[in-house]
Amino acid sequence: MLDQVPQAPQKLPLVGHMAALMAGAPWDVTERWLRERGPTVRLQIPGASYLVTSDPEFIRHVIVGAADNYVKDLRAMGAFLDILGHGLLTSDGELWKRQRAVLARAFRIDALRNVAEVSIRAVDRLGAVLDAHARSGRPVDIGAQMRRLTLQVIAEATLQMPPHQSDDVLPRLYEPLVEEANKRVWQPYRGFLPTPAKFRYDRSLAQLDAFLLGKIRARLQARRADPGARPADMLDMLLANLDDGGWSEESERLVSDELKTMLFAGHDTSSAMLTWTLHSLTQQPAELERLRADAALVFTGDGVPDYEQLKRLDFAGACLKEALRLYNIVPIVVREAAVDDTFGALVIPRGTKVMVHMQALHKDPRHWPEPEAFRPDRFLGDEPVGHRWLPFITGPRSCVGQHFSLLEAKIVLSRLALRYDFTPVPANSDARHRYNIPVGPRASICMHVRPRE
Ligand code: HEM
Repeated sequence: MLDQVPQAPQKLPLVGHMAALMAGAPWDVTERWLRERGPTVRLQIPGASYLVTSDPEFIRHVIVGAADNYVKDLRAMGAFLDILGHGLLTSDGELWKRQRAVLARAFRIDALRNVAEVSIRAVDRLGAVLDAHARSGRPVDIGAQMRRLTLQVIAEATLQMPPHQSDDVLPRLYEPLVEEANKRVWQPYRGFLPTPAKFRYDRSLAQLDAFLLGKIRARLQARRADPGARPADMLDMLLANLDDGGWSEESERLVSDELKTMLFAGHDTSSAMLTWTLHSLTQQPAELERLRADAALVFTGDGVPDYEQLKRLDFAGACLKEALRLYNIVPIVVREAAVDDTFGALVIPRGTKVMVHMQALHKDPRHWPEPEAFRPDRFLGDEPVGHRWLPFITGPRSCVGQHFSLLEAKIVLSRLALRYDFTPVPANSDARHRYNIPVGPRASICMHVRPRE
């Protein structure tokens, strides 16, 4: 049935395409196959058949038009299920639908006003760290600082967690969990072998769960004591949904899963986007100057610009969008046909996995001339980019945090550009991480910083 689709090269007996896929970053290997063989190819690995596609029409079919015929491939996220449980990213069906409605409300524009203030405070705190580096002459590890900042922002926006607590608790308990889960994606046996790494992982997860449960219960009590209080963060919004009697141990666990999902989905993604954007801008001083000029019109004094003013940070937005196109922080998403489906003459049997290849779409010269060049102007014209630019995908399972993320990053980038000059160290490189999604730099991106006059 899938025979009409060209087969990817390098297939071997027994293991199919597995060995070839493991020889490099799987999203780079498959991008090459798509370039060689056409917009859709098929491949096999033991136990699964995949269609891999960068065809905008087919992509729309899978994630928008016929989205009901597809489910997420949760096996691909298996290593993260322990941490994220039934959170939005890793659930399906009715539960996902209910939770999506609650969280979509939490990410509406009015909630984002709070994100702007939280982001401004966070970038100003980062200023103290950068000033110290400027005084000592030591270069700054931009990726590490962006991770810390975006963790502070998401922790404050979801949980009103003060920055010192976010700096202390989350890198200690949360980041090692994500690091181990990333390893388990490729070495699933790590989850079963009784090694020190497994014990450390189990202990950190139990401590993080206990910490979050403490936060949830304390907030629940506060809400009961003052039932009329306005929701202050996402935790309040999740709890408000349960105020009319829906409370149980299961709902408590679900709230905790959602908080962990927000922390997971909401910080390494944004920090990788910020790191790649700053990396690109330091190589294109003229574009950095344009960004400064735009930012200076919005950040005119010490006050916090209102949401309408912040929306005018168009050039910063274009730089971030171009970095998302060029560096593909989330290069692919995978869906599985839940029923037999058809797309034109193509019959897609139930169980077929479809790898939606945003990276190949973003690097296709037919859609993006000179795709390797960093050109923010691509996002400033009148021509809509919707069908060829999908870093947050689109459709019912699109990224719920996309506006949050772009708003936060526009503020951070603009304020940093206004306050500092950046000189990249010669060792910085475009090399991307080979196995982890979100895809950040393979080695640290470091820069010397100097306060501007
Ligand atoms: C540069 C930043 C980001 C990028 C590129 C990005 C990309 C994506 C993509 C591609 C998906 C779809 C995943 C799939 O279906 O397999 C997704 C889903 C999601 N993202 Fe983001 N994301 C970013 C930032 C954020 C932030 C800041 C948050 C939270 C504050 C967030 C929360 C989520 C959640 C909860 C989902 C699951 C939505 C659902 O399935 O209904 N993301 N994101």
